[in-house]
Amino acid sequence: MWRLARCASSNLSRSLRRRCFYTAAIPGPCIVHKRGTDILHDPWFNKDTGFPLTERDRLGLRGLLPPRVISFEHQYDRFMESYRSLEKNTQGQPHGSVSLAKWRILNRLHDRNETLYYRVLIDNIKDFAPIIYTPTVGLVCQNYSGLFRRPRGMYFSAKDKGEMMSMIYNWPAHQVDMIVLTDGSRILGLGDLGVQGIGIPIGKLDIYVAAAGINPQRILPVMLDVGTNNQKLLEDPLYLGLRQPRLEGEEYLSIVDEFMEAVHTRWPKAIVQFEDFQMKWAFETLQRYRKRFCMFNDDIQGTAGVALAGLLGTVRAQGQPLSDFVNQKIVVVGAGSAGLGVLNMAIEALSRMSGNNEMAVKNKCYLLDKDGLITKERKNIDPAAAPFAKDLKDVEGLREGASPIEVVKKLKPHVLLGLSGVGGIFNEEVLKAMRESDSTKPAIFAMSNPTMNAECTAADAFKYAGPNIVFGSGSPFEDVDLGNGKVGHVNQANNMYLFPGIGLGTLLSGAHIITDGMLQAAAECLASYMTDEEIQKGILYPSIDSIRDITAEVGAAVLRAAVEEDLAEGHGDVGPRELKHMSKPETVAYVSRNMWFPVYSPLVHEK
Ligand SMILES: NC(=O)C1=CN([C@@H]2O[C@H](COP(=O)(O)OP(=O)(O)OC[C@H]3O[C@@H](n4cnc5c(N)ncnc54)[C@H](O)[C@@H]3O)[C@@H](O)[C@H]2O)C=CC1
Ligand SMILES: CC(=O)C(=O)O
Ligand SMILES: [Mg+2]
Repeated sequence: MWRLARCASSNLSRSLRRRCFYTAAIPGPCIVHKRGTDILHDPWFNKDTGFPLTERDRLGLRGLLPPRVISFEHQYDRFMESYRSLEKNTQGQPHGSVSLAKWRILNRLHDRNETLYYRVLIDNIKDFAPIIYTPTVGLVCQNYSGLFRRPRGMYFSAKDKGEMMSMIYNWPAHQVDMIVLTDGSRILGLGDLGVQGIGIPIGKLDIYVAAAGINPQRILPVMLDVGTNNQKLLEDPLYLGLRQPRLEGEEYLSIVDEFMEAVHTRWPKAIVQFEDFQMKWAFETLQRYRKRFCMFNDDIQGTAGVALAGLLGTVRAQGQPLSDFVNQKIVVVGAGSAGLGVLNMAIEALSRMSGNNEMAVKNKCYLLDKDGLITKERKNIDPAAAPFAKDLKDVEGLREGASPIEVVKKLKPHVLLGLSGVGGIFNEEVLKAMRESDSTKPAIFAMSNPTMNAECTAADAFKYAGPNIVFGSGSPFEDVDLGNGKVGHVNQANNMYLFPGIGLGTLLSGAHIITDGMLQAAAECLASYMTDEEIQKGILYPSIDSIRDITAEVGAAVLRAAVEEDLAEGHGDVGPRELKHMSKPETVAYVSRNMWFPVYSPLVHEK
């Protein structure tokens, strides 16, 4: 049975805990094996003008910096001032070029001084997430070859076959905890961007640092460049990746195999998040590695948990008991890795609630892809979508391949959820048809990214489907003014609410695999996080501002699930027995305590 107990700590303590994150203890010293300009050029250690005079002496920096020492707070203010003046000076300019200018100024800081970068990112996550993550990261990937100045992360290409085991030792960090890996084959809703997709692992790992406090010295963004089928890129003289069609079949898998072996030989406990792989490889690699390595697929598994939390929140917003979830008619548009991941998890939850009658609950879920409603009449049906194909006799009045408008008009669904990557597919007609939904508070989730690929905008959803809807989108939109002092709340239904906690909880548990139970615990935690009062207002997820709070809760839930499944081997000095004896609140506190927070540590030189 689905549990919806409140998370270990109540809302009351949220602000209290937030304060704890920001009053980090005095940092211990940090050993550095460099001196002089080498330190100034290393963003992990660089403090710019912030090096105290004694440290300048110790590290051979005297004379290499202007004499005045500027405090961290002052440096922070100076950066924020320059960011705000950029905002002011670019007012009225095209949105894309302003976003890229903002990304550039943040990226320059990232390349120069990581401590300051992550501090401004954490403190201003709501403003900066749309720049370093969706939607701007999409634009960055599209323009990556032209924007490229310095490499970040590692690049393994098809030309490196046989070399990866030694290449992995080129990475300068002794320990890596979290890897985000892509092959660039389905970047957001933008398709195959080849090597340019590296922007996604970089953005996701920035969210890991900001939301989960993973130490940035222990993260590794990785691009597996196996070619691209994007003709425009292949013909682009600036393109930085392999100029060859994508490897397929065994050739492709042998590259991924070699990479996974190399990573786990050097860092056996590193967690690998697979991100933005085209569907066939997303499912295949998940099945291939999930029992052998500590890995998960964010698009399939992270997205599913966030969507499920949103679906359960919708039931609560309707004033119904959770058991009413089994009565919801759910239409999912998009039968790819994300859409299928969502349906699989939703059906699992539904069948648990209704006593395992999987067939009955499946009957209430409808799936559409680019060819419309998927039915048993479909020729060459994708095996992953086949279990959701409808018998035509069960969808009277509908045909194989029925369009979204036909389906919505006929079924009057409670939930319309888009993971198609097709911008505007929930058009005026479809949204107006949702007014006839069997629910008084229907839900519309336009989850595709980036913004231009969203199935509809928030404004259109409230305008055409009416003010009573619950709305979620993958990329952020402003809340909608509904007049008379009413606000249409926009939820960012994005896997960023879960993947940081899945990674951190798994890391601290020391589990060597990530199970369905751990993922389910993450989803349950998110689903139970909001109060009834918030849910009544249509607020399904916490504000991005408090992303560290929700990540601590999700991380703790994942860790406890690992303990319950006897998978927790411990992390650092904390062994499995200690983890087992932690209460729920103690686990949350333990997870919070283990979040890295950016402050300048005294640097000590060692040869
Ligand atoms: N909000 C979030 O947290 C997440 C959002 N996404 C977004 O979901 C989208 C899809 O991702 P994946 O499932 O991995 O991609 P995918 O390429 O595996 O699947 C796309 C699916 O959409 C279908 N489709 C294409 N055109 C369509 C049309 N005109 N009508 C109906 N269906 C159509 C395709 O047939 C396919 O089934 C992307 O835009 C991605 O950014 C993905 C993961 C997480
Ligand atoms: C959010 C995400 O993972 C995606 O759009 O692919
Ligand atoms: Mg993704």
